[in-house]
Amino acid sequence: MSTTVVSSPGKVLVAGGYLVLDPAYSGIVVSTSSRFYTVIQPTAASSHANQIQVLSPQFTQASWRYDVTVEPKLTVVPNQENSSKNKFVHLALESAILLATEMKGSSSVLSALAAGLDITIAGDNDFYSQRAKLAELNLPRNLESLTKIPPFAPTGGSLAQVHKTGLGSSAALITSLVSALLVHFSVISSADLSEDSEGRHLAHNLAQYVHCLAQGKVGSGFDVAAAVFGSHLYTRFDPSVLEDLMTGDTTSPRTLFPTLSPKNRAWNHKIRPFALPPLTRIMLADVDAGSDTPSLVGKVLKWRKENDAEAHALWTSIDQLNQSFASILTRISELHDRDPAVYSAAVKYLSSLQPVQWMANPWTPPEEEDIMTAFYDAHQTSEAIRAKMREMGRLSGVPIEPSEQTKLLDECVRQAGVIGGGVPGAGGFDAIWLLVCDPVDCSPDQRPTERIEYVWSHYGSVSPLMAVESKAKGSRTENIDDIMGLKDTLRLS
Ligand SMILES: Nc1ncnc2c1ncn2[C@@H]1O[C@H](COP(=O)(O)OP(=O)(O)O)[C@@H](O)[C@H]1O
Ligand SMILES: C[C@@](O)(CCOP(=O)(O)OP(=O)(O)O)CC(=O)O
Repeated sequence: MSTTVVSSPGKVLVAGGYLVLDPAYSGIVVSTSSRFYTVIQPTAASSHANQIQVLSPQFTQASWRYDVTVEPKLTVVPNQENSSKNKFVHLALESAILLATEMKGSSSVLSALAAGLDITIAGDNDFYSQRAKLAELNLPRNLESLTKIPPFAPTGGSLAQVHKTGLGSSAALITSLVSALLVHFSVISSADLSEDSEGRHLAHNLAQYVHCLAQGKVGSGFDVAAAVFGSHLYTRFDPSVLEDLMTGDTTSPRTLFPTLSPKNRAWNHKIRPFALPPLTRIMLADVDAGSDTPSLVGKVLKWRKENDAEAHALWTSIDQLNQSFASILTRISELHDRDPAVYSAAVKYLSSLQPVQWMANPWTPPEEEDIMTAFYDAHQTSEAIRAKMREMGRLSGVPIEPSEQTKLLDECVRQAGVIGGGVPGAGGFDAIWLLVCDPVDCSPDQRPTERIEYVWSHYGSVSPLMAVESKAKGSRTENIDDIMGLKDTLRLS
């Protein structure tokens, strides 16, 4: 049996925060080039038959051993010598192996575990704040400096201490881990992961289940969906699909496949295609210490419940703007496909001017007019969404776009070539996203990305992330030699 490597991307919810918790609305989720990797090695050097060792080499005290019994019933028991617990990893192993025994039979699972398994989990540096590392290396907080930090750099601390950047580490981790196990136990094939197959939907349903169980609640699931399918327009599943598996005694024997089967019609989420337009780039920054998403969500939902009519009107108007934003961006991509050369010239022009100037040129070549108008619409719609999200925050008493973020975002969206931006997901103090024009050549002007790096470097608490949009559609199997630094991470362990 050979080594299995599966990666899954991180996420940014650029529009649809809070709304996406309700299946009546959808959100725009962009998947990131920053990924989580799970490497499964069958000829385990450090474990023995029916034992699984999981290592997270970027952290201290992050090695966990589990003893697996398949018959008479499946148990995955954390070894007593483990120095910490990892509920997310434990539940992922237990559920994926249980599903494998249901689908492939105990003897097939036992033979895959015969020599034990070594599993290594590694997340791209972007998932964890690199601010301290940059300071330690005496490097300015810009994109160039991030390239000087070795891939999968040790964080120097434990998982409990790390500062996350909001890319959805637990969803990407769970998705890559359960998908790798399904591939390794031959429940699905590697090809399944990269096409619209039943195997891919099974990996999705399993990852949603494990993530809900580990978090102790059913969130909207957009983060797991992005990890499986890549960028898309997300409409959530009705949480009742997981009710039976989530309630009751989780230690008593249960059967997963009837619920998690891709044929189970109760999985009613919708994944509609979406991608950012050509020659644009998402830019992400880690801003401050972080916000506690569940407490923000609790307050917003409470306000919504108590102010039904007002909330309904606000949700409806935000949804209309979110849907238009998605349609305008899709239209911009179509304008590119209609004439890439004209589009490229238009993006170069827009990159040299502030958005307020985009429509002011009486000499715009007629063939570029539609493109300019579409970009300007995107800018205005993004600004309108921000205004409505601030209103949601004001009404519910939650810092969705707090004034510190407003000041920073206003300065960013005023720069030449910046289409729009906002505070991702639930909002708060911890991150911002921007969409900027990214022409092939910008000379003699500065590129919009450089202008933004300059603005950010003059703000005390802003540190960029490396991520761009991942165009690879979600989870995929990898060749270990293609991923810079991954093999060295294994050697470290
Ligand atoms: N590199 C990693 N290795 C092992 N487990 C990890 C890793 N990163 C995250 N986790 C698991 O995910 C949990 C974090 O979950 P959560 O706080 O929900 O993160 P997020 O908000 O990024 O999704 C950790 O407690 C740990 O169990
Ligand atoms: C409020 C939400 O709609 C969006 C939250 O998005 P974030 O990206 O802020 O989430 P975390 O990764 O949990 O910090 C809740 C949800 O959809 O589950």
